[in-house]
Amino acid sequence: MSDEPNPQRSTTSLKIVDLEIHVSDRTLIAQTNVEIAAGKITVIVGGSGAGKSVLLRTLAGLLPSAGDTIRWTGRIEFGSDHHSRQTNSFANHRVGIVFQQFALFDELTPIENVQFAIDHRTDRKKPKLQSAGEWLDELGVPKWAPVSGLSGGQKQRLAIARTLAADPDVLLYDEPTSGLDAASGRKVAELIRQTQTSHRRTSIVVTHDYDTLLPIADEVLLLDSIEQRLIAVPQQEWGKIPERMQPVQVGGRDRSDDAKNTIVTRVIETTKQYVDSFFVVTGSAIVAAVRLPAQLWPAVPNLRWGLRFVLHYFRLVGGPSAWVYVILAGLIIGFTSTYFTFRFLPFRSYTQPLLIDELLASIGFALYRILVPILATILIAARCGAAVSADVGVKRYGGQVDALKTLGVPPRAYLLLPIVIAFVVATPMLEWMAYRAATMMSLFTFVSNHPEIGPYYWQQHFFRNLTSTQSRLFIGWGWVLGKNVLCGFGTAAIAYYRGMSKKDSASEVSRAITSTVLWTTLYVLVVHFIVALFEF
Ligand SMILES: Nc1ncnc2c1ncn2[C@@H]1O[C@H](COP(=O)(O)OP(=O)(O)OP(=O)(O)O)[C@@H](O)[C@H]1O
Repeated sequence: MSDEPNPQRSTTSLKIVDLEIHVSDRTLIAQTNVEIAAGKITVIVGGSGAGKSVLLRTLAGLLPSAGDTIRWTGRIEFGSDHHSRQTNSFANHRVGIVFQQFALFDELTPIENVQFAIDHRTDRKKPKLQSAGEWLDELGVPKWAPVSGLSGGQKQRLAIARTLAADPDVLLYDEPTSGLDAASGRKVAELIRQTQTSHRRTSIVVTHDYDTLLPIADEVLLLDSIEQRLIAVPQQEWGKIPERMQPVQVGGRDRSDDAKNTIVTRVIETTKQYVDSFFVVTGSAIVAAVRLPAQLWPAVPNLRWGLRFVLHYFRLVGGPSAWVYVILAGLIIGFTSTYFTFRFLPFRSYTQPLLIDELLASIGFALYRILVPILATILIAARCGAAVSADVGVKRYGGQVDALKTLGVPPRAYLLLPIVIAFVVATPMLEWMAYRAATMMSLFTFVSNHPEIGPYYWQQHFFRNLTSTQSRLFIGWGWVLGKNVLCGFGTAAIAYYRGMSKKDSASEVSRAITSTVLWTTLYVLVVHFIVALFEF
């Protein structure tokens, strides 16, 4: 790739108009008006806690203006030589982010990560830019190695390649040197400068590491936590920046807080938080199930990638480890239902010969219509719900969900829809496996205990209440399928929405998994209870 600036590259500038950002009761930015120059590197510096990450997420269009804790007002306008000014045109995903934690798709190879970005470019009419392989060659990233095996530097270069491949006009770098030693930090700064020279974008670097990143800056903005504003710093004053970067006293309580903070107050506060969180979780689980049908039809941007995600979730929900799980459950219930029904029969030696055929027919019916569906769907809800909630929760916490959004993909298209499809297909499939295992075990148990009667007798009576001459399908198959689909649908919704809820720490991921198990199993029990009222 040549070092010549690309002449047709973006000259998009960014104008921040009347921007105010509040976090809870605190003002991070008050009434700021700033223009960010087109085609240059602008470094935004600020002390710890000043609000750099929140600002970056606002500029990227990742924060709703009226969020639960973060609220912002004002406008972000994009201007260019070719387009008239547009307000908040995030939908065109003209802003790409190189995330601090890279937010790469771990289940894809490096070349697929870049191809994903290329396949979701909005402006498909543009002359073909570099291929995924060319991007990786240029940035020196192995094409096929597993992402988890890449070094930190390779991951960062891959993140830059993926972001550039999406062809954004504005490129945001989130703390690109954080956690690096001085030498590695300088290499990253050099890489940003080279990328800028070769692919001339409007680059915005958000950092507290002014030492490393000021040398590559064309412009500097200071996020001043005392004035609560973004202030342009002229080059002759860059040397004074360290003095002006005040760390923020986060959560600065006034003194009366300490007085109030007795044990009793803390107990009340904690209890209140638990109760609040219980209602929030309950509410969101119910809302999730109710609003699912309306949410389910996002336009899938690319069918091939859509199928890829369906396969990923199908493996997670209905893969071989789930088979083992449900087959074992089927074997256990097949054995217990058959063995103990005969074992504890009152006056067994008299009653058994009279009742044996009726009992077999009842066991067959109960296993098919009630026992196996309940057991299998509860196990699927717990195991697969937890697996999916963990997968989505990690994507949310690791920033992949934000990466999807900045690449122009609604998460519902590649997460929610594939998850629902996976559950709706896999639940009946797994339940059927459990049922087959249960019937085989029932046959084996019966024949072992009644060798004189034999398998033909079992066969004749076990299915008696389930078969009719009119149909080759079992009687009541519609009810069984309906229960499976309802359970799969709701489990998918709860697992997705619990996974997608706000995640600021790894422990929130694990809490989401636990609450998914609780709510999905409860949901499944309620479904079986309600359906049983109509079914029988
Ligand atoms: N999701 C959130 N919920 C509640 N408060 C938040 C949230 N995100 C950020 N904050 C608060 O907003 C303030 C600014 O946070 P931010 O992460 O933007 O700071 P920063 O300048 O990037 O700091 P650092 O350089 O230390 O990462 C902090 O006080 C933080 O606690």
